[in-house]
This record gives sequence, structure tokens and C-alpha cells, in this order.
Amino acid sequence: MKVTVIGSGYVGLVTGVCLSDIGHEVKIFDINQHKIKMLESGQVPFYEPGLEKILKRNVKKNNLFFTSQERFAFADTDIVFIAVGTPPGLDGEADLTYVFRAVQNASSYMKENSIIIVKSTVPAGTTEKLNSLCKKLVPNKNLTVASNPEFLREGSAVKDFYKPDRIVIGANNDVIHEKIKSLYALIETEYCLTTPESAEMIKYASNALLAVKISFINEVALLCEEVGADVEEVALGVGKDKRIGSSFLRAGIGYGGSCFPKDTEALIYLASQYNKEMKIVQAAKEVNDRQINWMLDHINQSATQIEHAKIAVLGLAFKPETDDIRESPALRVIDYLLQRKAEVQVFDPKAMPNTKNQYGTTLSYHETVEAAVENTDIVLVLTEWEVIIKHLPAAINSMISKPVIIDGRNCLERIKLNSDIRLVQVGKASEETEFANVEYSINTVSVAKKNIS
Ligand SMILES: NC(=O)c1ccc[n+]([C@@H]2O[C@H](COP(=O)([O-])OP(=O)(O)OC[C@H]3O[C@@H](n4cnc5c(N)ncnc54)[C@H](O)[C@@H]3O)[C@@H](O)[C@H]2O)c1
Ligand SMILES: O=c1ccn([C@@H]2O[C@H](COP(=O)(O)OP(=O)(O)O[C@H]3O[C@H](CO)[C@@H](O)[C@H](O)[C@H]3O)[C@@H](O)[C@H]2O)c(=O)[nH]1
Repeated sequence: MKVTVIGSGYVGLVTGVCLSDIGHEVKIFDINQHKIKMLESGQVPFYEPGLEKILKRNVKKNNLFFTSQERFAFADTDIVFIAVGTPPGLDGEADLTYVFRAVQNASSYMKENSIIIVKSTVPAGTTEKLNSLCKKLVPNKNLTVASNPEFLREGSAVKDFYKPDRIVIGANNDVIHEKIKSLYALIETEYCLTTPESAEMIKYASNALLAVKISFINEVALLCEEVGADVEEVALGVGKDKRIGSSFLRAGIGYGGSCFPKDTEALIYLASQYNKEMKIVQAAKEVNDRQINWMLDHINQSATQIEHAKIAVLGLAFKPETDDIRESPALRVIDYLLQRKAEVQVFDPKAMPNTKNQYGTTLSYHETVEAAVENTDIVLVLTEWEVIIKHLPAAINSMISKPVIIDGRNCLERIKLNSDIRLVQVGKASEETEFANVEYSINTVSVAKKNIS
């Protein structure tokens, strides 16, 4: 089929590139000309394992095109995917400006009887509003808007495209269900064919439940420290129950990224529009907001003085295998350290360029784990990158003064570290656990923040 994808971000680019790889002719349209230029030269504007290779393969096969020209993008296409951002608005509601603008724009160029598929995460009811918009704008074209929410995870997005747990299609009739299903004919998975409203809710409910699982285990972790239990052993035992499952029970410094924080807020806001409360989701959000205090408490306890202390921050991305720093817990830690006038030495294998765009020269950037930990008093592990796990034990052992390591992702093995080193991990009893009940107010650093998307 001839497909156009609007938006060349994490979702749009992965969707477009992979759809071309399974035999469709795909045009990816973005208003950001810089991104389109990069893509045309074969470069992926962000780090996503495996994506560049598939992109190049399909450009070569003449299956895949990039454009900022509307007429070329939409004129001869059967299906248009919407994959633009839905960032949080003032009260947490999903800002749908980009989605409405994209549909308005595309509909004026699209041919009769074609389909618009909403991949962006949007509140229940949006797809139907877009259907009404199309009927109003182009009444004679018989366009249909359907929902097909995306569940990929950054860092494993390509794998998630080829092996999804399910594909959800929300449409008002079976002809549209089947037409969208046929797009994915080569992907073996389960299909949930449902209404647009249910499809939209499946997306928010899934993200909210995953966020709840993380906050739940994080709350359990803090209690484990008090009672002398080990949260990893607890999570292992709990996860063996098939009704619960073992995934998303890794305790740490809380969830980040461009999805969980914004989608939980959007769900809470959506409920409020119907005079309903999402109490459990609200609690998950509150637990997540304060989970970072675990890290700040330990920093305060470990440093005799934070002002001018040299502190290593290992890991900046919100999770490994991505360069995305949106809502990364690491940034909240950095903002706090800068506010307290610490000297911050950072390392991340992929996310340093995005961090530099945001923080400029307020941080010192290092190309290796060894260089970042040199001469520091405290080492903070904020993202569980393999390279950090592999290199940190030797890097620290070679130092003369032995620092404290605060492992906010429970990724280090005590056994691999020199026994003199003090290792603090989440949900594991350590020698000193008495904290004053401090509420931290973290000012976001007001250095020039550039748009990184
Ligand atoms: N990032 C993820 O892991 C993920 C996973 C599942 C769902 N989602 C959802 O998918 C949507 C997109 O997320 P993302 O992370 O890919 O966003 P992103 O910010 O990385 O990319 C959005 C892109 O859309 C482009 N754009 C905006 N308006 C446009 C317009 N009118 N025409 C053409 N291009 C336009 C922007 O220039 C940008 O390149 C969001 O709703 C998000 O919640 C994201
Ligand atoms: O046990 C866990 C699992 C994850 N996390 C954290 O949770 C955040 C999100 O992780 P993950 O879900 O792996 O990454 P995302 O790429 O944000 O993917 C989520 O958000 C996407 C956008 O909606 C969805 O498509 C995916 O299905 C959903 O997993 C990260 O900060 C992780 O460190 C934990 O703290 N503990």
C-alpha cells in the first residue's frame, strides 16, 4: 500500500521505516526541515538500535522517501499515519494542537476514500472528533479516521515493531479494521479489533498500569530498607506468581521518559473532565515524583559538603539504549546538584549531545566512565547502561580515594566491587538509613534550553 507518515520522531520514523521494510511504499513527512535533510542523507536524528540499517536498505530499494513538501507527501496515498507529538498542556491534559493541525493539513491534499490512522497517544474521543473535522473540512472525500495506538519502547522500538504483544485497531466498521490489519499482514501477533474510544483507552490504561507497577515496587523498596529485606528478592518472589508477572518490578529512582509522566497526567485530566478520579494513577504519580528524594537523601548523607564537591553522574538518558533525556530522573538530580553548587562530571554513551544542548557548559562532559569518575567523591549511577556496569568496577578500583557509589538503578553487583567501597542501592538495607524528613525543591536550570525534537 502507499502510506504517508506525518512526524519523523521516535514513533513516526520507526513506524514508517519498518512499514517500508515489510513491503509498503512509504513517505515520511515532517515540518522540521533539518530532520528531513538528515534523513535524506541516511542519518537517523536520534539513537535507536537497528533503525539506520533498515532505513538505508529501504531507501536503496526505492520504498522509502522523506519530505517536507505537502503535495508530494499526501497526493497519491491510501493511508496517512499521524505520529506527531501530544505534549502535556498546562493542567496535564494532552495538547492536541499538532494532531489537529496535521489532520487538517493532510485532509486537504488526500484523495477520496482514504484512511487517516492516529498513532499518536490521544485521549478517548479524539479520533471521533477528527472524523467530524474531516467531514466538515472535506465533506465529499469520504475520509475515515481510525485509531491504532503505538506500544513501542524506545531502545527496542524496531524489535517491538516486528514482535509486538498485540496490535490494537479502533474503527467503527469491519472493513476499516480489516484494511488496517492487512497493512501488518507480515507481523504475527494478536489483534484487538475494537472501537476508536476503546483503542484510545487501551493505550492510556496500559501505560498507567505499568507506571503503577513501578511506583508500587518503589514504595515496597523503601519499606524493604526499613525492615531489612531486599527488594530484588522480594520482586523475584512476587513476580513468580503468573497472575502478577515479573516485568516492570525493577525498583529505582522512578520512571521518566516522554510517555509515562505525560500519559498518567493526561489520564487523570481526562477523568476530571467527567468528574471522576483516577486515585491509583494519581498515587503512582505522587510516589514517582518523590522517589527521587531517595537519591537526594543519600547524596546529602554521603557528602560532607555538596558545595564544590566533585560528583560523577553516570547515565543521563531516561533508560538505556536511547539518547532521549525527556523527563529523565537524571536531570532532576543534576538540577539539584547544580543548585547546591556541586561540580558535576557526567558520562552517557549516547545522551551527552542532547544534555549539552540543555545544560551547556554548566556540566563537565566525559567520553569514558573512567574519566567521569576521576577525582570524584561520590558516583551516582542513574541509567543502567551496559558500558557503565562493565567499566565502573575497574574505574573505581584504580582510584586512590574510594568513593561512595549510589546506584539508583540497582544494576551493580556488590561482588564485583572492591570491598572498601560503600555501595548504596534502592530497597536494600544499608548501614545508615536515618533521614531527616526533607522536602526538596528543585529549580530547573535556566540555561538556554533548545528544542531537541
Ligand atoms: N516515544 C515513544 O516511545 C512513544 C511510544 C508510543 C507512543 N508515543 C506517542 O506518539 C506520539 C509521538 O511521539 P514521539 O516521541 O515520536 O514524538 P517526537 O516529538 O519525537 O516527534 C514528533 C515529530 O512530529 C513532527 N511534527 C509536529 N507537527 C507536525 C506537522 N503538523 N506535520 C508534520 N510533522 C509534524 C515534529 O517535527 C517531530 O519531528 C506522541 O503522542 C507520543 O505520546 C510515543
Ligand atoms: O521495572 C521498571 C521498568 C521501567 N522503569 C522505568 O520506566 C521508564 C519507562 O521505561 P520503558 O517503559 O521501558 O520505556 P518507554 O520507551 O517510555 O516505553 C513506555 O512508554 C511508551 C510510550 O507510550 C509505550 O509505547 C511503551 O509500551 C511503554 O513501555 C524508564 O525511566 C525506566 O527506567 C523502572 O523504573 N522500572
